[in-house]
Amino acid sequence: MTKALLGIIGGSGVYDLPGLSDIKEEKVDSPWGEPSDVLRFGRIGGTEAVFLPRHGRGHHLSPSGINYRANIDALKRVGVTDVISVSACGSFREELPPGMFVAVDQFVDRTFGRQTSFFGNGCVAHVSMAQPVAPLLLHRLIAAARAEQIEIVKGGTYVCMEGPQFSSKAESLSYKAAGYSVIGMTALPEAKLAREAEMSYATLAMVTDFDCWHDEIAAVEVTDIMEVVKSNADKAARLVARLLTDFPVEHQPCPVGSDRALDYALTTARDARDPELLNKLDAILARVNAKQAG
Ligand SMILES: CSC[C@H]1O[C@H](OP(=O)(O)O)[C@H](O)[C@@H]1O
Ligand SMILES: Nc1ncnc2[nH]cnc12
Repeated sequence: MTKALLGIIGGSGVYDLPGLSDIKEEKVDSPWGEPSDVLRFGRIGGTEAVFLPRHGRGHHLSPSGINYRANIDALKRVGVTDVISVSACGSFREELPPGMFVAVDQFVDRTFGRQTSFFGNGCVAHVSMAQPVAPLLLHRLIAAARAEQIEIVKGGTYVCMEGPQFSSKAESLSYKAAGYSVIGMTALPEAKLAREAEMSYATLAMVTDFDCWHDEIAAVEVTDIMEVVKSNADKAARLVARLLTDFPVEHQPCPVGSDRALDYALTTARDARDPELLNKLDAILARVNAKQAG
């Protein structure tokens, strides 16, 4: 049996996990550089979890400056099987007002300055991102929200922009016209890297604003976002606590293969692989290496 372990990545305004007890902090070294912070281990409702604030405590890391590879690699190294991130988002829909939660199921990448793969020259891999969100995790998010009587919308598309500036009105209107649901600056690199690391990933998107497309509502300012996150922090904490309390002890196989994404992805011939890169990939390739050895 593979033990399930949930990793929670906190976003803007979410720098700890209320209710976490028996806390132990650990600085995890990664060959990919410095994770955003120490990993905080603890328990909620008897379930063990690991927490990492993606901007670091004190919010000193910008969306483009976060070392997403080090964060995901560090979570992988300590045995995380499933990752939930909490992400503040702008909304493109009247029916998704500030304070609403969305369990997004699709992503669009508009970033241009991020390291979004562990692979490259010397070890090429192409994983599927057709279904970037793990359905079991999505289902658990919805179930946890319902159990806590918290309104949540199932499904939606998160467009990830580079930032740190917010969108222009023309950009905002074009995303709205494209049918996207929400916008943020962080979740997509995590989704791609989690898939390469064979971990299930889902985002709890917390709507904080209407970006800048709305004719009757002023364009978003960061102070609006932080205020909405603060006033919804309790709801987010309850939802995550419920998710953890109800989380299974044993890892359940992912219906879209998040947990075996590398089975058919590795493209470089064994004798053409770069030993230095393979060393850095020790945690990411641990399962496939063990499978091939056994
Ligand atoms: C603080 S305003 C912009 C900031 O908010 C979102 O953060 P996160 O996704 O970490 O919750 C957005 O992505 C930007 O990083
Ligand atoms: N409107 C917005 N654009 C990008 N990231 C955001 N995070 C929260 N609101 C946002």
